[in-house]
Amino acid sequence: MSKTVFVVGLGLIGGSLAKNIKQTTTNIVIGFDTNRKSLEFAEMNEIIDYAVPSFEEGVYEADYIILSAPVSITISYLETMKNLKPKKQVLVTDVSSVKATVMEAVKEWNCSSFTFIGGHPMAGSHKRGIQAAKAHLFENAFYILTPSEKASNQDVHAIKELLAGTKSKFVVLQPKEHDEMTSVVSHFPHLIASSLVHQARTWQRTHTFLPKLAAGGFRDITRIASSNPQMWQDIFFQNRSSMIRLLDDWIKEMASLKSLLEKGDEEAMVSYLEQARDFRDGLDAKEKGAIPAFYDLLVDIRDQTGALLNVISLLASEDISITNIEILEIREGITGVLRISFAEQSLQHKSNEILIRNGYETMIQN
Ligand SMILES: NC(=O)C1=CN([C@@H]2O[C@H](COP(=O)(O)OP(=O)(O)OC[C@H]3O[C@@H](n4cnc5c(N)ncnc54)[C@H](O)[C@@H]3O)[C@@H](O)[C@H]2O)C=CC1
Ligand SMILES: O=C(O)C(=O)Cc1ccc(O)cc1
Repeated sequence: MSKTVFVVGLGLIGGSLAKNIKQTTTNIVIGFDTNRKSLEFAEMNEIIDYAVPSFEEGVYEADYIILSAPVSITISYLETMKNLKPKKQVLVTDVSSVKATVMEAVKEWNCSSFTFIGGHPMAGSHKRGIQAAKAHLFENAFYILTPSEKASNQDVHAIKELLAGTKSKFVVLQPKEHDEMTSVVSHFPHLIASSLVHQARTWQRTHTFLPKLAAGGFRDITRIASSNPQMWQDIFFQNRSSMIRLLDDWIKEMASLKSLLEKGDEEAMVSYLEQARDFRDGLDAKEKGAIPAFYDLLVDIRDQTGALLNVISLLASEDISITNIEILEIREGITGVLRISFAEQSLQHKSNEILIRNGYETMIQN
């Protein structure tokens, strides 16, 4: 039976989930966003079935609510919900990159109609807004769930079923554990990427040719500094204590590196770099199992004659062998997506470079 899913905040993440749920289930998707243009875009492009005029009205219609506005706004909606009493049972989830402060807000709920299961799809992009939304954004990504005390196994199952079309990998974690781990591998790196860019910006004042020399390494490590500043400041402050602790550790680590350089300790430096290389290389190792590992690349293509052929011939001209190719979504006049699989990661990366160089938008899937 069709249920009503209310998506609050139709940006990159909310829009992607709305698209996915509309494409893969028979549920009715309704939406709300304070940005009128995003709401109109979602309605016009059938990303949602219809827009509701207020948050409260959406809540009263919903069987499921997905809160996908910036984290602090999601928290203020959770606080508003303390005073709302819908007539039916509503399963509520969110997509916030930080979980402890969100779960804290839910503890104050006393309405028995709402049950909360925190959510965090661990994939995204440096882009923002509904225009960048993609139904396949979370395919193969981890999707963390943090059920509240009130949530039963059946509730968790219902959320997984609602989101099954994302083809993500669900993992249940404690909020604190989630925030500590994501601060190390996601939030803190954004701060460091921005600080490296600031360093280059300062040096550029006295070395005007410097930006032209900013090559692959600098671009790789600072790619995430191009992300949405408003969203990241919100995440940093919501996960403030972890960020401060990591900064303290980082400052100590930088001081010890400085001392290695001052002492001229080449052996210790090699060992430091080797340890980092080995750990980093291990992150890319695919699990070996009965199913062979593939390295996938998603390529946006316009639905136009020849696009598929062009992509294949670009790769063939560089002698790159493709293990599999699949069209994920394609409708007339709408961007389609090709999933190209390779047997080796080096081929995946080389193909990515070739296609970007030739003007294609791509996404590496790990
Ligand atoms: N961007 C990413 O890569 C990822 C983001 N997230 C989380 O997803 C959430 C949303 O991020 P994005 O979609 O990237 O941002 P976005 O900026 O693309 O979308 C946020 C949307 O919320 C809307 N909004 C703002 N205030 C609102 C309000 N009071 N009521 C209703 N709507 C409101 C905005 O108009 C916008 O459409 C954040 O909490 C973020 O932590 C999670 C995983 C990945
Ligand atoms: O693409 C990247 O590097 C990201 O950082 C995407 C991302 C952003 C925020 C999240 O909470 C999870 C993933």
